[in-house]
Amino acid sequence: MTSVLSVQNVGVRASNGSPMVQDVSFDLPKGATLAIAGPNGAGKTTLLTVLAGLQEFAQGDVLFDGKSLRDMSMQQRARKIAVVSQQSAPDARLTLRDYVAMGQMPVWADASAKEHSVALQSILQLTALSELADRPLGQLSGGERQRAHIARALAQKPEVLFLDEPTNHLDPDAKGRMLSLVASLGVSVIMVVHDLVMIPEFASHVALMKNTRLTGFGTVKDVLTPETVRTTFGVDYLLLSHEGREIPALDIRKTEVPHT
Ligand SMILES: Nc1ncnc2c1ncn2[C@@H]1O[C@H](COP(=O)(O)OP(=O)(O)OP(=O)(O)O)[C@@H](O)[C@H]1O
Repeated sequence: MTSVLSVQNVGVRASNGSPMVQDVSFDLPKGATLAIAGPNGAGKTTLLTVLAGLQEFAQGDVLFDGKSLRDMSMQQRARKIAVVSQQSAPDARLTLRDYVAMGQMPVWADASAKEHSVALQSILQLTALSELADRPLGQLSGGERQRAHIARALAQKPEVLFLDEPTNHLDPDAKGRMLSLVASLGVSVIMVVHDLVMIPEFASHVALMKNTRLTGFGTVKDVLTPETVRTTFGVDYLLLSHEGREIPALDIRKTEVPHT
């Protein structure tokens, strides 16, 4: 099995010394779609940010195709890694086409203007944005803007695409379409996912986190079970039979209501 990413004993502490992520290790196979899941404060975003090279880490190492993130220049990182974060807030006056084309800058020298233009068209098509290409970003809906961020990241031709909650603020139908798009991209994907029931349909692998530590890593089938969901999240995870398929559901009722 070839791994695209090897995470070795990664640990991060806040400036006050408190742990944000502790002793995380796993190998991610090439082409996998990894969902990082866990309760609030588990360390998901910190781990994603560290793996994407956006946050320093004191302990351990992160290797892309055997090369340490610490030894990679910004240019080398940009050729391997693309990130779509909650903080992406580009100039609202940019047209969608220009915004997506900016993603091509790290690979600009690799191809002719014609090749870039063809690649741009195909990315806009894949993300169902061709018809909106001339609109300023400020005139797009939240879901369309989310797709624009992904299109821009794809224009970078990354080997690994990092997404922080790609379905945040999307309605159920748009969520399903966004995750189908992500699963069909043909690159390795690492994403933070809050909505557990989305994971079996759209991810191949899952990393479960709790209290800043990794509590499970592997294929979704092996790791996301009623037992691990109960231990990690304290809710019941059900697999309901519907028209020959298993549909995941969560029973989130609480017998005790916390006092306000
Ligand atoms: N700047 C900071 N200083 C100190 N501790 C921090 C800081 N940022 C985050 N933490 C702590 O680090 C831990 C991991 O936080 P992180 O944001 O990665 O969790 P998360 O799983 O992404 O949470 P959520 O689901 O709520 O977004 C938490 O305990 C959090 O309180």
